[in-house]
Amino acid sequence: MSGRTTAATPPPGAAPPARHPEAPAPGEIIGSHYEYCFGCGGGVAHGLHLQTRAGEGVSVTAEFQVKEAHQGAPGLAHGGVLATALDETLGGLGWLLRVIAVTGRLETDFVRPVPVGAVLHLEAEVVAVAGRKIFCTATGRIGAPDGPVAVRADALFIEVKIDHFIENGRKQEIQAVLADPDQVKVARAFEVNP
Ligand SMILES: CCCCCCCC/C=C\CCCCCCCC(=O)SCCNC(=O)CCNC(=O)[C@H](O)C(C)(C)COP(=O)(O)OP(=O)(O)OC[C@H]1O[C@@H](n2cnc3c(N)ncnc32)[C@H](O)[C@@H]1OP(=O)(O)O
Repeated sequence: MSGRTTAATPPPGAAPPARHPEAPAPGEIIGSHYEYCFGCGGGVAHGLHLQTRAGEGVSVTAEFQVKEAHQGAPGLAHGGVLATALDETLGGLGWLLRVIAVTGRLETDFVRPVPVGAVLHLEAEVVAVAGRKIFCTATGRIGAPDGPVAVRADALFIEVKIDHFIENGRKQEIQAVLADPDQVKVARAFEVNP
């Protein structure tokens, strides 16, 4: 049972996604985009520490082990945390298109509860692109890449420029990021090679 809206469905005329020639090779790990990202950053003690890999076409895979800090009900992952895992995996797709994109809409189905200790195997792919709008989908399976589906999502990501972060982020973090040459390299890669 799924109560989808049409917002995450590609309109007629949307183009199939094109893998950027300089996209990371299939199997290559896509590094964290920000040390303090709750989804992928190494600097967040109770974060998800998701490590995303490039897949074939315009797709990625990732794994997330549910920890005690991620509970909602006793011994079960919180739904918002699972949505975060889907969101973060979907966010990795920008690296294959070589654009920076943020979540506009995330429609999530919670199909099965996910126990603490379980590894959620996530995969995401871009379905279509229309201007700045990137239509994509993600699935999380328990225990193995072909395990039972626990969560899935349809999403609409919107392409943005770096200014999106500079204009909206809190000053102290933005200044710290701009002072870090490695971080600036991550951000600028997209602009230098559009
Ligand atoms: C120096 C510092 C740099 C450091 C950076 C390091 C590198 C960073 C690299 C990579 C970061 C990736 C991070 C991934 C993390 C995981 C993903 C997340 O959790 S992201 C966070 C959650 N999301 C948001 O915070 C978005 C908040 N929303 C917004 O900011 C705006 O609403 C935004 C940008 C999404 C759109 O605003 P508009 O003014 O640019 O554009 P408009 O015209 O409103 O929308 C464009 C089109 O999209 C549709 N649209 C927008 N939102 C929609 C929605 N919710 N549902 C349906 N359609 C929507 C509109 O109807 C429009 O469509 P029509 O062109 O007219 O056909």
